[in-house]
Amino acid sequence: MSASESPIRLAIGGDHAGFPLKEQVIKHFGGQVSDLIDCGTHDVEPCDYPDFAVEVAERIISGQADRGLLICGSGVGVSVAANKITGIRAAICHDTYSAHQGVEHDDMNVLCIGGRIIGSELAFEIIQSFLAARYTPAERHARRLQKILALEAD
Ligand SMILES: O=C(CO)[C@H](O)[C@H](O)[C@H](O)COP(=O)(O)O
Repeated sequence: MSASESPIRLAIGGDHAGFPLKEQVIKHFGGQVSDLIDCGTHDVEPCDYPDFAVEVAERIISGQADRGLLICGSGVGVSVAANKITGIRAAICHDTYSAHQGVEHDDMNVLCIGGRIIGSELAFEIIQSFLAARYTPAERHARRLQKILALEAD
């Protein structure tokens, strides 16, 4: 099994606006990730996206999950919230290039998607790109990542 095929443990979460897409994603990828942790929400009742950003982030920081997927209406709210947590590098990606390049170059560990922005088929392709990608520890990437980590330490 190559590195790009090694299984990822994925924590997934989002608010009411992300719930419909989250359910489709779980159905589509449920059998493809070694461990899929659903951090909620579990229905379309209005709720607050920071709560789920924290839930997903905590799974990664604690080592229960390798990566996270957060879905809200636009992807903005969950990415802003998740990036407040030390050790989380989250970004909205609505294209497949950003989804794999963000991992390869920036060691992005949380993918954020707007459930009101893109359809399920594109979302599946973006998530697949994210899951298949691995950080490439080239000197320039490591140097830049160290600068990001230094920002967290300030
Ligand atoms: O999409 C978002 C903006 O980044 C938020 O995360 C929420 O999903 C959105 O604000 C929810 O909107 P609603 O009017 O409360 O349904």
